[in-house]
Amino acid sequence: MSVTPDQSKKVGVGVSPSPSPFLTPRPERRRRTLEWNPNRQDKDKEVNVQVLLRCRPLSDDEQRLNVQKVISCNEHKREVTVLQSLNNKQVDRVFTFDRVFGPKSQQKSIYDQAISPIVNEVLDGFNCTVFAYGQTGTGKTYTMEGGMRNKSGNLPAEAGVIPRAVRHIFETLEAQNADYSVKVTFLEIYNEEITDLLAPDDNPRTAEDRQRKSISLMEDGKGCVIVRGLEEEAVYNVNEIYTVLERGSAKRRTADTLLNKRSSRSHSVFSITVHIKEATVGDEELIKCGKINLVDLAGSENISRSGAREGRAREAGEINKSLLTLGRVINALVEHSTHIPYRDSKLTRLLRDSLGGKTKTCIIATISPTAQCMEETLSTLDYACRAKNIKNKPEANQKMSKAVLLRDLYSEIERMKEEVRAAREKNGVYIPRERFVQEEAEKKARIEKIEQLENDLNLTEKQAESFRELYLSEQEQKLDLQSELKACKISLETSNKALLDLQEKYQVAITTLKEKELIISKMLFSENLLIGRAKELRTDLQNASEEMNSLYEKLGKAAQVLDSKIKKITETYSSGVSALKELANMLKTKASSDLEQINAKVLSQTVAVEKFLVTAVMEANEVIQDIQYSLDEQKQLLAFSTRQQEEVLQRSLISTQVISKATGNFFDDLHDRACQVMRSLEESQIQRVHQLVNFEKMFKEEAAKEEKQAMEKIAVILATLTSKKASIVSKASTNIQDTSKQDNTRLQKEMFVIQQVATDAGKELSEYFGKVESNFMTDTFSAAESHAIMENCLQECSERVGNSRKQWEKAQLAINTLNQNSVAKIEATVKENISANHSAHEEFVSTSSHVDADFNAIASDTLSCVNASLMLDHEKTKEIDSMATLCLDQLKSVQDKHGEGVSTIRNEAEKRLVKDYLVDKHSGGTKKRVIAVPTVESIEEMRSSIEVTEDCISDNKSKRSQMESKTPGPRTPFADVN
Ligand SMILES: Nc1ncnc2c1ncn2[C@@H]1O[C@H](COP(=O)(O)OP(=O)(O)OP(=O)(O)O)[C@@H](O)[C@H]1O
Repeated sequence: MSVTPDQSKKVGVGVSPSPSPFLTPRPERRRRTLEWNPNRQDKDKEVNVQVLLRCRPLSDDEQRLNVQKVISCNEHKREVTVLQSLNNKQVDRVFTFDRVFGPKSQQKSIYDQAISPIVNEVLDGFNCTVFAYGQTGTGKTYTMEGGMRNKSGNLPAEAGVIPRAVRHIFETLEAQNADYSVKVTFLEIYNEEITDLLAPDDNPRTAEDRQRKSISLMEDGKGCVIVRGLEEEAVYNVNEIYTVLERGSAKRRTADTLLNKRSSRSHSVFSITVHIKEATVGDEELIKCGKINLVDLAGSENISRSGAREGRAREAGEINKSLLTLGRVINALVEHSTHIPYRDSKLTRLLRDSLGGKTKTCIIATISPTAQCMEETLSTLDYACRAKNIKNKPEANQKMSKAVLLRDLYSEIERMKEEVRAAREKNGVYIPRERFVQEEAEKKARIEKIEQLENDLNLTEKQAESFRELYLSEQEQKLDLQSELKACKISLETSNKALLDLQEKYQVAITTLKEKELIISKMLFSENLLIGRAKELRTDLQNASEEMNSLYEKLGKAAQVLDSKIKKITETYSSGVSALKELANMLKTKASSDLEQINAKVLSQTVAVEKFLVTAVMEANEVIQDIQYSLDEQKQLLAFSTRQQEEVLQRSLISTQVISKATGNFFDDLHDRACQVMRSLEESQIQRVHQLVNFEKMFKEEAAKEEKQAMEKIAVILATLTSKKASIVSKASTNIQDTSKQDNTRLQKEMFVIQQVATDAGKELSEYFGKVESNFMTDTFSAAESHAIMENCLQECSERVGNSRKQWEKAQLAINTLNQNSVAKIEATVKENISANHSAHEEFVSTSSHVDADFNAIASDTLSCVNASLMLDHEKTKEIDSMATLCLDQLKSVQDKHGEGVSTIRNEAEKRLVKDYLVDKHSGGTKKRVIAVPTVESIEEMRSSIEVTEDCISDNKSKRSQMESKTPGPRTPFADVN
């Protein structure tokens, strides 16, 4: 601290005083005495401000009230613990300091441990400062002053830092037997006014007088602060200092508050300056100078808690303000700020050199142990902790040569002598005219300057106020704009997200659409292929069907022909049989006498019939085999058709599988493309984020720039800028919103259309697949069903053919048995009738002429009938042959054989009939004509077997027509598409 008294004041001298010893030396002055400076190596050494912590004991009242203690001091560990509980949880806070003194610590131990070394530094030529800081009522004054002296003149136990330091200094100097001088100053800062507590007290009673006597701080232009008009008192022993101290302390403003009955309402600074003559170097005598400032700060206080009222409230406000400035200075020093706000209060201006300067500094932080003061205690502890980080560069004051000191002192004496002389001559205060004029001019100029400065100050204050208001409103606007910007950003982000989502969906939909189009085109292509294939198959099927139809037609015709042929045969048979019957009847009636011949003829005829039947059965078997062969062929044809259909269906299945595979590939592609789209969207998102960051940065820079301009151009430009900014932001926001809305609407429409298209396509596709599947299933099922029906039909046909064969065989047996029985009966009858014939022979001969005529007539009739019948048969055979040529080869051969068989029978019968007729004629009617004809019963049996065969054939026909109707037409799974 460079608290330097005004040099115009008179001071007592131990060693002759001069202005120089009281000024902090400047670098240029140091250069002159550099070679004498023993502390050169210490110059650049940084030393932290030393911070001690003292916790006072509980007062009597507090003990009586049993107040809770929340502070625990560990002097050994140098730690202070604040015991805190939060939500029933112990959350203690621990602070560490250079030294910690608990409630039981004594004044002496504090001094000996912490302050004594500092005083020694002072005696070594350093400037040092000790100041007490803490909440009101925590023992700052007690620590700094304590009890001064007792009646015996000794130091009492409660003596504080100041009396002990004073005693220490004198004792040390006396012990060294040194030439020295000790000067003290004592000032207080009350409501930002400095008062000299040692100034002669003309009228000390009123505050106004004291106000009048307030002294000001000035800078000497070299970085030192001068307290103009501060009384510097020389003291020669401890008691004098005590007297001075007591006098000054008595003047300090105190008040009764809730927390302290004698609360100091001002900051006090007690300074001791020591000049010591040192050992000589050659002829030169050196003087070293050290100074200690002992500062008792007013207590920081919570106004409501300390009970400060009315005038006291302003007092407390001022105290807190200067302490706040002290805190800001400490913070700025700790944070190495470029600007340290020393000038913001008188306290910090005075302590400038002690905080971050060349002075060694010690802070004693005082706290109360009670729970009710915990808030302030924590604040003090934080404050003190921060102060630990302040770094000073202590420098010993340079020693001065005695000659220089004397020269300065002599010139000062001369000046003072002149003043004394002038005063004597004028019987008043005299100063030389030149100096008076000069001082008056200076005074006038100073007053004018002060007025101007005051005006400037007022103006500046007003401006500052308006700027402050402007700044505040600007800040508010800025906050509003920031919040708007934030909201805008959020909405922009939301819109961007929505937009991105829509874009993503849009892209996905477009890709899906494209892929679907691709699938559809592929499907159309494959469908066309299938349709082509189906057409081919249809043509094949149609051909097959036509072939089958023609086959069926041929078979039908053949069957019809066979049918008609059989009918004709039957008719022929029946007509032949009836003719034969008539003939037999005629022969029976007309040739009863020729029974033996008839019997023989019957036997031979029976054999012939047997032969005929065997032949007929064989022929029937052959016909049946041919039918079986035809059926087998149909079976094969059907199996082939079924296989073809199965192959078609198989190919359809493979095509569907190919389509399914293509669809799978499409979905894979879709996935890949979606990934690509996602990546590109992420990139675009990053770009947007970058753009937003750049926009934000630009906006901030622009805002800062505009803010600066607004500060310079005051409200108008600011208003314009604000409106401009607002309009820009609102415009940008509106534009973004409009664009976003338009995009949203457009995208929503497109999305709707795409969704519809996608849904329709999906539906069509699924329907299409459903149809294909159902067609496939139906076709497969109906093909299998048809196959089964065909097989059943064919099986039934085979069975019926087998039955027919058995019936034919049965018929043959029956005819044989019948023939044998008939032959036996005829033989018996013939034997019986032989005798009767013999007796009737005579009668027969007589009537033979008549009978012969009748016989001839009948025979000719019969012959003509037979001829006609033969002719008919021949025609029919021809007809059958011509029709048989139209039928399949197997039927033709059957017909041929059948025709041949029939004609053979007819020829045989005709030949025999003619032969018998001729024999009979040549024998003169003696030989009886015997015509072997089948019996009525055997013919009926044959007819019935033929009917069974006919039934079987017609049944086969109906089955075939059923099969035709059930056989699936030439269809394709894509018939619907056609
Ligand atoms: N360590 C201590 N031992 C005994 N008493 C103490 C101690 N510290 C303070 N006291 C007593 O507490 C009271 C208040 O102390 P003091 O006036 O020194 O506080 P202060 O911090 O200077 O308060 P203010 O800031 O209001 O001036 C005094 O009565 C003082 O004697």
